Parts: sequence; structure tokens; C-alpha cells
Amino acid sequence: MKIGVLGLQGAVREHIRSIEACGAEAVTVKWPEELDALDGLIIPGGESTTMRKLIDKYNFMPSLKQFAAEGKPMFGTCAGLILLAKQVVGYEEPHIGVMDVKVERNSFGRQRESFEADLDINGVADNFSAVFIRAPHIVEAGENVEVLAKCNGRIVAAREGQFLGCSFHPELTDDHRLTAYFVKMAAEAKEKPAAV
Ligand SMILES: NC(=O)CC[C@H](N)C(=O)O
Repeated sequence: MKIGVLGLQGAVREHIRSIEACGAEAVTVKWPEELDALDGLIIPGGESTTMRKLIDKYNFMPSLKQFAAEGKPMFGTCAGLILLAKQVVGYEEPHIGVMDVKVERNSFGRQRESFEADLDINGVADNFSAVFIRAPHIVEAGENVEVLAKCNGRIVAAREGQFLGCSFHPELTDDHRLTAYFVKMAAEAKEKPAAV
């Protein structure tokens, strides 16, 4: 299994380490052409506005949309979730805009900009220690979206078919179970590619 991490900005190295810990091959993606060889792509946390600028600068947008249209699995963590979402509160246009969720940025308030919480993530773990850093949350989820976890009543992890998104940073701890869940999604999609 070959999993890429969009390597323009943010917590790239930590995701690479986590993918390798799951026994898959990890690739830091610097150029759009590199997406072709991948079975799945992780869009890391960082700063969504900065990452968007770099996506445009390096002409990544058409290839990212194509990757999604081919049914290939994509996993957005924190800023990556904001990039995948079809709607972002306060913005007229989404970024990549492929996952049927509406997200709000920096939604856990100033005094709690960073915190850790123990989460029950459906199908993944019932004791996942999640690190939140100026995290977004999912305000609305479309009908085909499966809510995987909530924190303080807010949706913080969800899956819609080929798309996985979470508000927190699963790569910042040694708990690789959510990454392993994504690697499994990629393996399943490879076995049974979506009709394009
Ligand atoms: N840790 C993160 O990825 C923070 C996301 C950041 N607050 C944003 O809006 O893009």
C-alpha cells in the first residue's frame, strides 16, 4: 500500500512516521504528478489558508479533484479536513470541496486552543487520546456521512465512503490506530476500485 502525505505545509513528517508504523509505504508528495502512483492521500494539519495558497501556487487543485473523482481514499486531519469539506463556515467557496460536511474553523475557543481528549471513535478505538490544536469541528454532516466521534457534543471525526476527516492530530501520538483504519480503507478501495 502506498500512501502519500501532501507535503506543502504542516505536520507532514509525523504522518509519514505513522504510515510507516502501519506497515505501508509513505511518500511525501511535492508535485501533482506524484499523486498518480498513490493508493491514498493524507492532507495534514497546519494552516488551511496557507496550504490553499501553496496548492494554487503549485497547481495541485486539478489533480487533487481528479484523485477524489477516481474514488481514491483521502484523509484530512485538522486543516486537511477544512480543505476536504464542501462547506466552510464564513467562506463562500470551499477549497477542494469533496466531502459532504460543513466545518467551522478554530471552533473550540481561545482558552482551549490546544487540548487532549479521550475519544470513542466508532470502528477504531474506544480510548483514543486525541490532540486538538486550534481545531475545527463538523457543524453539519450530509446523509451519507458516518459520524465516527464526538467531543463535547461536537462532531470531530467522520467518514463518507472514500473520505475520512478528523478535527484532531492523530499523527502526534504513538497511537496509530486511526492511520491504520485509513490504510485499510486504501487497501479495500484498491481491491474494489470505484467505477469511474
Ligand atoms: N492544527 C490545525 O491544523 C489548525 C487548523 C487551522 N486552525 C486552520 O484553520 O487551518
